[in-house]
Amino acid sequence: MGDGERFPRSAMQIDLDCFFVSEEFGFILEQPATDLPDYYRVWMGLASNLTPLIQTHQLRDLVNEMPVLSPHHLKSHRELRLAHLALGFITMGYVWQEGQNLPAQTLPKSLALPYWLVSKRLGLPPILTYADSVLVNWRLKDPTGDMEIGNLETLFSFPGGESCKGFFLVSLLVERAASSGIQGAFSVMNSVVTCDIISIQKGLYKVGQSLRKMKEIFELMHRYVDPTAFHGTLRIFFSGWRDNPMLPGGLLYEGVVEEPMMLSGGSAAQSSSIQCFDALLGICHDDHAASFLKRMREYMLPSHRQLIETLSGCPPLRDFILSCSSPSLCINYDSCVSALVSLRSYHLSAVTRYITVPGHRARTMRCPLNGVGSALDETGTGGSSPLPFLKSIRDATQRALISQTRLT
Ligand code: HEM
Repeated sequence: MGDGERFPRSAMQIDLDCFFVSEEFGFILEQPATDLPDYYRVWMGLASNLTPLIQTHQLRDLVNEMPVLSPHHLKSHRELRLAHLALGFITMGYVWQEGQNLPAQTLPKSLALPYWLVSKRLGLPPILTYADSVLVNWRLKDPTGDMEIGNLETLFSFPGGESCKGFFLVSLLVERAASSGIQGAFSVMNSVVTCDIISIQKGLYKVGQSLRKMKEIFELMHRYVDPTAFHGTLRIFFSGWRDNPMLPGGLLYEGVVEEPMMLSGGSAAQSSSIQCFDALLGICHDDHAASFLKRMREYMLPSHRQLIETLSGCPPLRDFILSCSSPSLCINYDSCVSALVSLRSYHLSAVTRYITVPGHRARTMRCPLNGVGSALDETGTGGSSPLPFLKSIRDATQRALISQTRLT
């Protein structure tokens, strides 16, 4: 049977625009809105002043006094995204204002109800996600200038000063570096359908280049984010209310549902980019990792989630390459897998630097007035030690290498 018969040409060609993914910006929202209609000035006022309001312990009182606003004046997708971002920041600040010992157990109706309604319109959960804090939380200082770190500003920020901004902005630039790889992934998948080997090679080259660029940009984290500020101050504000010993019973959204909700905190595990590359390359994770990563898709925009699912449903690239007996195609494929392994290995070193080492230091030098406390010392947003888990994900990536398969 020829390749053309095994991978039918009639399969649908994929178009990035259908998934609200831009060629230049990937999953990042281009030109995010920076302000909402005047009716919502109370939300924008709180979200823009979060750090002083948390530090002076005023945020909860102000939220409790807030009127219950209707989200009906939010018209465009950009306005909805900005509202979700602002309400997400206010929610995290509200819950964690007093640190780990006194998390809020209930979100008042003035915040919970509009947040729930905005979330439903977007298809996102009512908690701060990566799709908010990274993909929408930016503006150019000089709109005519380039998208580089010196010309970027976050819209909202948590305590943690420059390290907080650095964390969001470096993540944004890593995501930007993924955009050409996403284009490449789509061109590969479309070319598999037509068995166009040259275009597959070109697409894979783009994917590999993009993964290497992502790692290079990730290295900026060391320059812009201080591990002590990240671990001791910033991280608690990403914590969710699922599998979290600080909020074991979840969070009650007053005026929305009777039962508390269990939702995971924000994490780049919610980035659609890496999951697209996994889907393209046919990386097989173990059951635990696969179900975690699948669950993280619930924290992505529906169109982005659908894009990953579409890629996963395409004719398997790895099988196609194995069936082609083209050494250069195998090299192109392996080069992408190696770049993804290298990115994941680098990520592991970042987790050691930003979570494991400061967590260990905090445990040995425990000061009751310092930091967010023991519950977060060495855990990921899912509440367990992330290193063995992340290693298993990296090792599964490595096992996809065709050269390695042939040696074993
Ligand atoms: C200081 C920087 C970072 C730290 C401390 C960190 C920490 C973590 C932790 C603890 C997890 C485990 C899951 C969880 O707890 O939510 C995780 C997962 C993940 N992170 Fe990060 N992260 C950082 C930056 C990034 C960046 C910039 C990216 C973008 C490429 C990224 C991509 C991922 C992905 C894709 C996962 C899911 C596992 C995988 O697919 O490999 N992280 N991260």
